[in-house]
Amino acid sequence: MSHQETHGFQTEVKQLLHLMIHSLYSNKEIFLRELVSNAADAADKLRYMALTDDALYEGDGELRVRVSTDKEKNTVTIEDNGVGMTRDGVIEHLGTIAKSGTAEFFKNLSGDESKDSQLIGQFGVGFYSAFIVAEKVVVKTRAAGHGADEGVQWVSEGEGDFTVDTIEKANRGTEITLYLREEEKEFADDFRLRSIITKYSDHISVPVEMWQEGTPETEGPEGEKVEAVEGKWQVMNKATALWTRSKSDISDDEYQEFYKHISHDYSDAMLWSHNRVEGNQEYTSLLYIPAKAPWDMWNRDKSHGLKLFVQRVFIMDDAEQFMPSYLRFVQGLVDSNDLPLNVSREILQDNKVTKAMRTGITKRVLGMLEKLAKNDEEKYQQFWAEFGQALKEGPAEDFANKERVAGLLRFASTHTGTAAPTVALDAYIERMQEGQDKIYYIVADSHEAAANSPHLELLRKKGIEVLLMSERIDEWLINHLTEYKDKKLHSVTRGDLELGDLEDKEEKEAAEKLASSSEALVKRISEVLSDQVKEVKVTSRLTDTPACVVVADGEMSSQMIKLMEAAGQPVPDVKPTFEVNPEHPLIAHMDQIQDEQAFADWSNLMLQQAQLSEKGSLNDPSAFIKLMNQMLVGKV
Ligand SMILES: Nc1ncnc2c1ncn2[C@@H]1O[C@H](COP(=O)(O)OP(=O)(O)OP(=O)(O)O)[C@@H](O)[C@H]1O
Repeated sequence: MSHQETHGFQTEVKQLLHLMIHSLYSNKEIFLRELVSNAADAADKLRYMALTDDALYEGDGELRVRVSTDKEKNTVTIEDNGVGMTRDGVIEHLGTIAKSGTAEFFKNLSGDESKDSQLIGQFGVGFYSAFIVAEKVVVKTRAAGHGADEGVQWVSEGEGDFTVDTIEKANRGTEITLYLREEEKEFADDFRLRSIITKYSDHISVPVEMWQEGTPETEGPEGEKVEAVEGKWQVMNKATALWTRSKSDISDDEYQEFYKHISHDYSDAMLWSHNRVEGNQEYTSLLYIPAKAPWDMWNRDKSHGLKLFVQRVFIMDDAEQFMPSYLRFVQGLVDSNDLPLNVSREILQDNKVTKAMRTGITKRVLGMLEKLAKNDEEKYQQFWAEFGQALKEGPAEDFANKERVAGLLRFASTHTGTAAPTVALDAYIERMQEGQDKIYYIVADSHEAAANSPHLELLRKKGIEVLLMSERIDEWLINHLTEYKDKKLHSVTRGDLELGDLEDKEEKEAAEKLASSSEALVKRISEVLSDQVKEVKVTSRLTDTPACVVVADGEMSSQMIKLMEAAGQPVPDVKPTFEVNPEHPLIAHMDQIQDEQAFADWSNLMLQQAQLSEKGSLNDPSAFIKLMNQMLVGKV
């Protein structure tokens, strides 16, 4: 019984269709990759479901994808005998975009077609790419396990809406017919189509077939009879799972094509690693590092993970158990010989085999990155720009590999004089001065605030390198990375600088002398500021600035407090240690002031200045300005 309905596309689908047609014109043929990929996925899904219900094959277990053209009608058809779709499935999958964060993604598009086409490429256009070349698309499908009278026909001209209808469909699976636009006729050309299909389907593990026209019986040159050849479906691809082939037989192009097939990325991968593990564990992994971060990498709800196969049978997408979250940008697959075919996400959760594979795969990825960092610094910088932030979650998440992950981190530093994060901890250690046993760093709100912080003055003067950190995640990272290769990481805004052997005897003596000659001054300031500061001290780190604030060891840093405040969490009331530089003219001037009120004003001014430069803000900025103005007026 026919039952036709018209549905409107979800707003985002309309936007996607519009953008695609206007921005993907230089890369039209990708629609074939998308549709053949979907058809192959449908075959994989059916094979998986049939593991527990053989009847789903309906006597036809030879899964394949068929591509054909009709030059007269100007059509291309992609047909599979995979899992198919129900009516509800059709409305959902071919009328909406299910990815979370889609609406935000569309909001961020700029309207500049060349830029947006890049983004749209990363987003993945999937089925809708059919409309790059087609003015009308007809989908006929029937889900495995449903009757022939439960077929569904979907028709759309790619504008605002589509129709769905119930039809008779004898064969299970999906048939997609593209009515090509006049100017896209080339895709109905058999020869052209064959060359594209060869390119896009070689790595696909189900056979992709094209119709080979037969020839009628003819007469040869000598008048002999040449037998008629019947038309037949001809397999266009190797149709073996790419990862089961030997590495030496697989070209870079094939690896790249396979990457696009599994990741739905439009650009080439940056690098990959293909390995077979034998022994206690038996599995093959094929892991790719993309060249660009996916648009939704920071979306917490996004599913990520590897494709899981068991003995070459596709089991599931996004098996996140094989990869720690800080490596979530890795794409690829694992094919295990040890897991059972009926493995579920729950079984994977707490499974010895999974854990061992995860350990192996994590090491493999770290190894890949170490090799890249060593052999191709420029490429590693590109990697770092895309995925460095994710890697910074590593030391907190992966205790066992903390040191290896730390070795892969890159920071800006006073050594390079630029904001570019190019300095590795190993490079820092190599440059450490004689007698230096700590890695010094500062975390601030911006690179400029870090680079210009007064806390660096003495270290700069002594030529001691300081790592400059200013990303949101840095404070969190540094909380978990307190040591690297037996060297402590030491904040220049915390406690003492602990210069150790970096300070010579004369310097120490001079510092002690200054501290004792300033005792009275320190005591006076302490009395005035006792409510606001934990302690007042003579500084060891300033040369050109009158004063600064530091946090005591074991106290929460101001960066951490800011992070917690931003997350709406309660924060402790931490009083800073106030360090003064008696050699600075302003502090020397203060020492001469007899009037107690004037002295208190000066002390407050110095403290608030120091807090402003440390935190970038003050609890009561107008009080600070008022105080400063009063003092300026007093001076005139
Ligand atoms: N040939 C097909 N057989 C069965 N289902 C299909 C077929 N083609 C598409 N689908 C269904 O439609 C959904 C949407 O397909 P589409 O290509 O738009 O996105 P996707 O493949 O899920 O995502 P992406 O391509 O971005 O990874 C698929 O997930 C699948 O459920």
